[in-house]
Amino acid sequence: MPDTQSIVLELNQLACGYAGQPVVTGLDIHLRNGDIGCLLGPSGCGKTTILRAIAGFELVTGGEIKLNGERLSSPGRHIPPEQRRIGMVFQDYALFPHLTVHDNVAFGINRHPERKRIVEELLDLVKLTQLGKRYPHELSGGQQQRVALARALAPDPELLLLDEPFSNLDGELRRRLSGEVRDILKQRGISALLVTHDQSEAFAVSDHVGVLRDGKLQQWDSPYNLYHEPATPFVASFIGQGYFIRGQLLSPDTVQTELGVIRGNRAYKLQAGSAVDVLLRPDDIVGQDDSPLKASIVGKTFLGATTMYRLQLPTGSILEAIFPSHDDHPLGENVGIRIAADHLVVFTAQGSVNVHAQLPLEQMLDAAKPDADER
Ligand SMILES: Nc1ncnc2c1ncn2[C@@H]1O[C@H](COP(=O)(O)OP(=O)(O)OP(=O)(O)O)[C@@H](O)[C@H]1O
Repeated sequence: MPDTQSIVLELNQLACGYAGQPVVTGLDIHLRNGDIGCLLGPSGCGKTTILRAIAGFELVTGGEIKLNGERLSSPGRHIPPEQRRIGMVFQDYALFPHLTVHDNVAFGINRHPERKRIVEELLDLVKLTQLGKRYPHELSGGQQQRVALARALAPDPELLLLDEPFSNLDGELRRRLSGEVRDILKQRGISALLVTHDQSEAFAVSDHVGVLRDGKLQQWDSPYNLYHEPATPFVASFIGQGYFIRGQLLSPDTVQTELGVIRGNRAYKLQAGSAVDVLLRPDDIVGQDDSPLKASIVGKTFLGATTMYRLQLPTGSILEAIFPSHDDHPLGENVGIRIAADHLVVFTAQGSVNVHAQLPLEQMLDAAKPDADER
């Protein structure tokens, strides 16, 4: 059980939808005070619907939403959005075009006696002190989003919701601003829930990430655990890169595969002899010149500091491996490899149970039906 003292946001068995059609069901999420959470998932899985229900723009059909212990939503109970002490930042900034930067930030605290000080402090926080007199159309996209953040923080909300806040910005700016926003929220100890479909953004900004599929939560965990210890094949495939190879469980922590025997650091409850799919991430495969295990390079993508190699094993199975880019190999070369997987991740084999069959990720996803993909 979570320590309820430090929980700011609680979603308990939350269900909501539109016109009698459920979109989200049985959702349980607990966000700790000062933490940044993130909802991540494919388009249409219900991320924005959840955020809108928390903000009070949608009614809930089951379960409850609590903020600092107070029930905001449940069937038959609905605290209006303006009474929720929740701030929102939207993808399209949603600034008032006829108000200056200063007045946009001051909008929600017009009657506050310390309004001037608060606005100045927030403009300083988002590094826009010099631009208070400008109008939104005189700002870049990144600057507009900083104003939107300052405006959302002005009324001192108990929770900040951010809906795809960086998706109108490109590459480097997006990366930089998302890092800055994390620093600002952490500096002020603000609890926040972010929605994105960009995994690297989710990882860069959040303490906990919830992976959703078809309105159901697959896993709520740290970025590290989602990557290294995915709870379902869907999470394994949705988060990061990797391939599954077929294996056979020899003992609770050991699997026989075409790459040899791989031993993990935790025991699985599956029966010895079970056919399993073993997840191998690109960073689980290490180059080792004198290794008897050889793979042929069939693809290569230069990434700067590293190079991603696509490797084919003698059986035809494909793996990906990341090597430092100065460790350069031409296409067609046979390289020695070894497995360096700290966390052995296995799932009950999907589809055919031939021990050497390899499933492409897409097929894993098809086979991994939402209710049938628990380990
Ligand atoms: N106002 C609405 N009326 C009816 N159905 C809606 C409404 N808004 C969203 N939906 C449906 O609810 C489902 C979830 O939509 P939602 O916008 O929450 O998904 P999302 O995960 O945020 O997607 P995206 O990443 O594309 O923004 C979708 O099937 C969508 O078509």
